[in-house]
Amino acid sequence: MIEVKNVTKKFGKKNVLKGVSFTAEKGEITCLIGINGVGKTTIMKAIMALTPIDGGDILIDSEKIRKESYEKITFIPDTITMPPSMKIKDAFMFMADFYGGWNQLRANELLQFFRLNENDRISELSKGNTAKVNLLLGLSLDVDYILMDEPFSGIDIFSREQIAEVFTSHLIEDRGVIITTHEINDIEHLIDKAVLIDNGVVLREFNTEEVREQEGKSVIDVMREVYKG
Ligand SMILES: Nc1ncnc2c1ncn2[C@@H]1O[C@H](COP(=O)(O)OP(=O)(O)OP(=O)(O)O)[C@@H](O)[C@H]1O
Repeated sequence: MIEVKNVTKKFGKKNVLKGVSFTAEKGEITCLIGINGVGKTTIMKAIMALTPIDGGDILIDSEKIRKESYEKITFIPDTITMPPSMKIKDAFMFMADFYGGWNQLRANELLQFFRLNENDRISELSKGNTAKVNLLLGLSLDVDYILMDEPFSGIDIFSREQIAEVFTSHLIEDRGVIITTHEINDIEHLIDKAVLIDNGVVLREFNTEEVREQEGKSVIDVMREVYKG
């Protein structure tokens, strides 16, 4: 489990995180929801210790993040980090060299799933296919937790559907996934837990199935209540 406890973060004078707390379980998809600029990426980077926090604690399987933790958690940013001149297959070699947990079998399976060609050059891919390669590179690491920043942002409906399909497939296995989004619409059915964020705090954290069963409400219904009062 990932535990984010009362985390605070300032950039200059701006309080970006004002005591954020939530948990994300293994085997579940947790979605951080909030409009642009509320601090979703900052939370992801704080979990990865890519940005220092001012207060609070972040635990991964009950431990503070340390060097060894990077073998069990990975962060997929919203833009691809591979050099654009690389072909997809070069990116695979790069990942295999760099990460002990690289799983080439899963990479091949994802390549087929997304109907991508390993000889294609990253700079020549469409936006949707670039997003798929980015996701593929992260999902092909044998880690317990995967953090993904806006995996559905700015891509066409068919690519979004295909990416959504991966989330419900065996390729995710029993890993814990945290994704961020500012548009919940077509991913609502995928997520197990929603964490609604605004103005540096968590307004509500809930299990989507429970709320559906017990209150008959969708994530969007709850968002309307919480954000519009
Ligand atoms: N390195 C930085 N230096 C200064 N301010 C920053 C830095 N990183 C983020 N911020 C500010 O912190 C706030 C939260 O940014 P963050 O990227 O976490 O939001 P977000 O919810 O992920 O937004 P988006 O959906 O646009 O990605 C913004 O006001 C942003 O300008």
